[in-house]
Amino acid sequence: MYFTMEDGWLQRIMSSIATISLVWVMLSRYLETFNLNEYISILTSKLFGYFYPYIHIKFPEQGGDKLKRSEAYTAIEEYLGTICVAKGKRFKAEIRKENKNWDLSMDDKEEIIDNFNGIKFWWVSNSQAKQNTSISFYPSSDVKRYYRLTFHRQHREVGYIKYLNHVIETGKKEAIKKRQRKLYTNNPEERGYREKLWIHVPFEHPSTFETLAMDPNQKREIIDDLVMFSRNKDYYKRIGKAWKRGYLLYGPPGTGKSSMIAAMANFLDYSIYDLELTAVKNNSMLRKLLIATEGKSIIVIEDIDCSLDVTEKRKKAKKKKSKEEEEKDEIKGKKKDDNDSKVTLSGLLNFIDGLWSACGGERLIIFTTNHVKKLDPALIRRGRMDKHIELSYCGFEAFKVLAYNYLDIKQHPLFAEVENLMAEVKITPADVAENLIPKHRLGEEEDATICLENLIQTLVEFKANPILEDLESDDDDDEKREKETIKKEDEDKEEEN
Ligand SMILES: Nc1ncnc2c1ncn2[C@@H]1O[C@H](COP(=O)(O)OP(=O)(O)OP(=O)(O)O)[C@@H](O)[C@H]1O
Repeated sequence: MYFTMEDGWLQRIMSSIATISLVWVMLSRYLETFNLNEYISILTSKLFGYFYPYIHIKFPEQGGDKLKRSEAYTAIEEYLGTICVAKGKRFKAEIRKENKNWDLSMDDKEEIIDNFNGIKFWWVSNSQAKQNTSISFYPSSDVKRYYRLTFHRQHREVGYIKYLNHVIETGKKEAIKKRQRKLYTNNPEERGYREKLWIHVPFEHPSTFETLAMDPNQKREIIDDLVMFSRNKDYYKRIGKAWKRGYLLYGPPGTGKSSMIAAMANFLDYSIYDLELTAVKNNSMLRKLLIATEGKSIIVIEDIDCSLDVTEKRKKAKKKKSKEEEEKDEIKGKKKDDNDSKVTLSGLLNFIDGLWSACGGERLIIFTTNHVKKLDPALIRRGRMDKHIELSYCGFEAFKVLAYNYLDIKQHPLFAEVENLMAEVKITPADVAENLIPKHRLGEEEDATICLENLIQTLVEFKANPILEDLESDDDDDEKREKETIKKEDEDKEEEN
């Protein structure tokens, strides 16, 4: 084997390229580690001054208010997602659960060139390590992501106005198209950024107004109310009211309060924020949680009477921890009231209709309770809870909806007997539904007959032995219990003295 002169040159060129690449890789790593890229870019642009012909715009992921992801960043992400398939080379891919489509977006450190009205726009997605000395469990909080847009300064006008508007509008439209509704709950860890204030799963509850068993007129009224709310953004603005509406759902357990919330979310295409109030440390955290919610959503506080000291009677006589309980806590090493939520009634009232409640817009706030009479009237007065909806025991009309849902029947010879019994017996839709689930697969007719016979038997039992207490007697029992507690506390105090 022998080398010609051309081979020698070729070898030298190849080895020079290899050396330059190696040095470049090492240098870029070094620059990245010490975050020198930024400084170099600033220096360069200063150095070139007037001669530098390009304009850069940076869009950080985290917005100025620190609690929300920047809307511009989200819209740009969506926009670039739409063009990256045609123009990019490296993507991030995720599968969307609801419609099982691939969701592609631009990978980190990728560059895309977009053409708009014959003008070139360069997009780069990048990230920068945060100078964070605290140890964080969440890796995402250590990285600040951003997009950088570059275009020639001769296209300043098109770039600033037309192109950016085009990007934001297209991105927002895309986001709405792809929007996957979520079921959020507040994160007990409660750290600083939105993703950590709320954790979520895809919202997939199947309840709809069609499957909801209740009086048809009441159902129609609720649907009309929701439609009025969702279509009347301008009206709310005109009358100077924040675009939100409060609903109080009350009734015995198993009458469909949670099912109703899911049906509302499905009807309006909203996400749900299920707020666990007992896990919220104080009013300020409650406000942060509110700010971090997005529009087109329902904020739910279930069993409001159990979540907070907002009942009228408990306000008058707040039950103190007994000595025994405090001693037990000390043995367990718990500080006094360590885990207690410090959210107050006034904090909650502010949450519903204070100044902060207006941010975001298009939101329903729903409270549910089994004991409406116990709630502080201030909490549920009209204007705060605009609509009070009672979900009650199952009537015959509601039963027909359940029979259709569960057994696929609209008529049956046993319906007459069910109707007569239902007029006399209090039974929840949950109890009716339980009887209507076929226990064996026999065939439609046999199933229906067996299920209806079971239901009739249950109704007869309920009639002979009504096990459901109504809400008033429930209230009375609670009142009695409360009086006894106060009396016992007084006696204890006297003894101590
Ligand atoms: N009105 C209803 N229409 C259809 N199904 C219902 C209805 N009420 C109850 N159910 C059935 O009973 C189950 C329990 O209902 P749900 O959880 O909605 O009641 P709830 O009033 O929220 O109860 P709780 O007060 O105990 O939270 C549901 O999964 C649903 O199958």
